[in-house]
Amino acid sequence: MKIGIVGAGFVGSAAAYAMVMRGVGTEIVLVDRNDDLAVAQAEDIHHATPFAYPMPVNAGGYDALANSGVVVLAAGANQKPGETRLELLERNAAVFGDIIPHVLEAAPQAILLVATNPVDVMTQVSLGIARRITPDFPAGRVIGSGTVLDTARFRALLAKHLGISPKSVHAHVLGEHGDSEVLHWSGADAGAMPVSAFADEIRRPLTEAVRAEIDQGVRGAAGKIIKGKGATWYGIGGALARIVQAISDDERAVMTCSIVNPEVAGVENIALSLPRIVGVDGVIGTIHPHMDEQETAALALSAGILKEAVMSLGVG
Ligand SMILES: NC(=O)C1=CN([C@@H]2O[C@H](COP(=O)(O)OP(=O)(O)OC[C@H]3O[C@@H](n4cnc5c(N)ncnc54)[C@H](O)[C@@H]3O)[C@@H](O)[C@H]2O)C=CC1
Ligand SMILES: CC(=O)C(=O)O
Repeated sequence: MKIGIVGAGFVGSAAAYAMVMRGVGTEIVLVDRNDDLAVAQAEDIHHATPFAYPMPVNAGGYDALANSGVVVLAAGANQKPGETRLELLERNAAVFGDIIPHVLEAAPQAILLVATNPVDVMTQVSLGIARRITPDFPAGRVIGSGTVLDTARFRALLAKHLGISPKSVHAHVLGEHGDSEVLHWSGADAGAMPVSAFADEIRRPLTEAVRAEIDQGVRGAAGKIIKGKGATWYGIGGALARIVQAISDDERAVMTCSIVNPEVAGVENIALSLPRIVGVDGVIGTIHPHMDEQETAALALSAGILKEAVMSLGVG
């Protein structure tokens, strides 16, 4: 599958690099309003292909996206230290108003995979723009990376505490990719056991203090990394490559992507993350996991915060 990436900055280039390293897709095209940057990134990443998976990696204009199966949208402003994701909304909505018509003109059949923040609202903005062009554009073909990255952070920190592989931990972060996200502790498991029972069994209990530290480690990750190095890119690069792999291989993998939901936690028409089944047609199913009372309330709060952001922009 040919993969297009619009936005060849930290996130777009890290995604392309991760795809080359994992052998995801058969060809990558980078597009950026800064042509020189796109050309330089494509050339640099192409030079890594002999060490990984040989595939063409090129830069081009929007017409070079023709026949892409997925187009990753990673263009726009990123957060400065201390800034929230939601503060980027107006600037990045304007950027997408410019980009998406060009993308869909070149690649009308492509699945749009949104990374730009605030990713949930940008997913909703993207679907709105796509539907102005094609009124029945399916919601499941405009996918936000959502909390796939936060879920990875949650698993990595739980695994570190437990001293096991993160691949043996199943745990999800739901809701907003942002400050109101919900760590779904009650549904987390390790080695086919509830994670707290597993932790007790190996004598590494998940005390209140440990849980609070992991919560802060997940929720505060972006702020901490941005303070240290100005932006985040490896985690999201890996997440985007993994989502594209699930699409191109029609895996039907369960991932916490964001799409516009008709209704979540009493809030109508809102994009946020729930566990989704992801395959070649995009998101083909949504799971509504059992949550405890506190998690249920937190998800409703998260949906309400996102609804407010969407209404402020006049797209909801
Ligand atoms: N969803 C997630 O989990 C994550 C999302 N992000 C978000 O990804 C986005 C990109 O971040 P970075 O790569 O760090 O920023 P960056 O500044 O390194 O790259 C953005 C690129 O977009 C390009 N661009 C801007 N306007 C454009 C337009 N109209 N047409 C074509 N290209 C345009 C710029 O030239 C630049 O190269 C930000 O919104 C950031 O917050 C970052 C990390 C994680
Ligand atoms: C920047 C961002 O959204 C993240 O690293 O989670």
